[in-house]
Amino acid sequence: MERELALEIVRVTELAALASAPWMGRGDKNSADGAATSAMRAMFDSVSIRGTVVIGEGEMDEAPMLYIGEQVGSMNGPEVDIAVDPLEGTDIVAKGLNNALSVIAVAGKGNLLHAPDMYMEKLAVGPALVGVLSLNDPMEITLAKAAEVLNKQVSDLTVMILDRERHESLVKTLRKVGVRIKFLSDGDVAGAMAPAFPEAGIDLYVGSGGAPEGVLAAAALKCLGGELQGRLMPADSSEYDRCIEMGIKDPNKILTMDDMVGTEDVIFAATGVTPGEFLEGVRYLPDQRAETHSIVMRAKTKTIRNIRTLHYLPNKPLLKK
Ligand SMILES: O=P(O)(O)OC[C@H]1O[C@](O)(COP(=O)(O)O)[C@@H](O)[C@@H]1O
Repeated sequence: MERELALEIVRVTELAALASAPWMGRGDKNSADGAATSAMRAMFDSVSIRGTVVIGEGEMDEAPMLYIGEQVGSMNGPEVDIAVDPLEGTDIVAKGLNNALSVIAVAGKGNLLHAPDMYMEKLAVGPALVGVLSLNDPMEITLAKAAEVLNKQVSDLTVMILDRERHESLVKTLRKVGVRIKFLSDGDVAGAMAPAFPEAGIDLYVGSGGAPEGVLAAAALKCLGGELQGRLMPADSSEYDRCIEMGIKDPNKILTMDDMVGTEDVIFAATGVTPGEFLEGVRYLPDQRAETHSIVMRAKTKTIRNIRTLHYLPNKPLLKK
């Protein structure tokens, strides 16, 4: 993929973020998601790719646009797989909380795992802990290994996790060993990326969240030099069969970075909708301007671009649709 594509992709996440931001704090997550999805879909038409959505808003019969299998792009560029979450953290925006993003990953065709819509157990780390930990280890061992490599006391580690009842026993263990816990209300793409940003102050991301979000985070961590290990959590035999149908031969195995993103030729872009650990949210300014903060990266070069853009809203015809 040409490197210029990175800048085309970030224009798409910017527009989706601008479209959903007006819904911040209005208690209406569906409208926030719908606005982001329509804007993202419209903007894709100008991107020079022949893209197939492999992670999207749902199956063809569930989602009007950006459904799995939908072709996007201007159809005159490279053939690519696309993973999107036009609004990652729909409830976050509805409630005016932190860490909502608009996200896209693009990789050469056939290189992104077609993750079924179910939970995935996750363990994500930044560059210093790559190759050190295993999702198979008990949490106490994981934390002891992490502390040793980071040259910290276990009690000085900070672990991020979604605030969910299903994490009760994991949280008990974390409390017992005495780490600091930072709970997320939602938004585990941002959560899993956080350990790769020193300024976020997060050493590990643990717990379960959406499997599609796991693949998006793995694409980001490939660019950031971090690591995510995942394990699908089929809740019943039909979810198990769904994994097999989607080409995952052993649904119980640990999914490595290469299982989820099988290439270095991957681009990841995210724009903040509400403020978070490493991105600012959309800010409205005088004179009909709004500022977005995005990150766009390529795994091949590991360049990380932070892009702050001042938009003039009357000149955004796609936002008015
Ligand atoms: O809320 P659950 O069922 O624990 O699911 C966790 C998933 O939901 C999210 O928090 C938010 O997802 P949505 O944006 O689709 O609402 C994801 O980041 C996470 O992977």
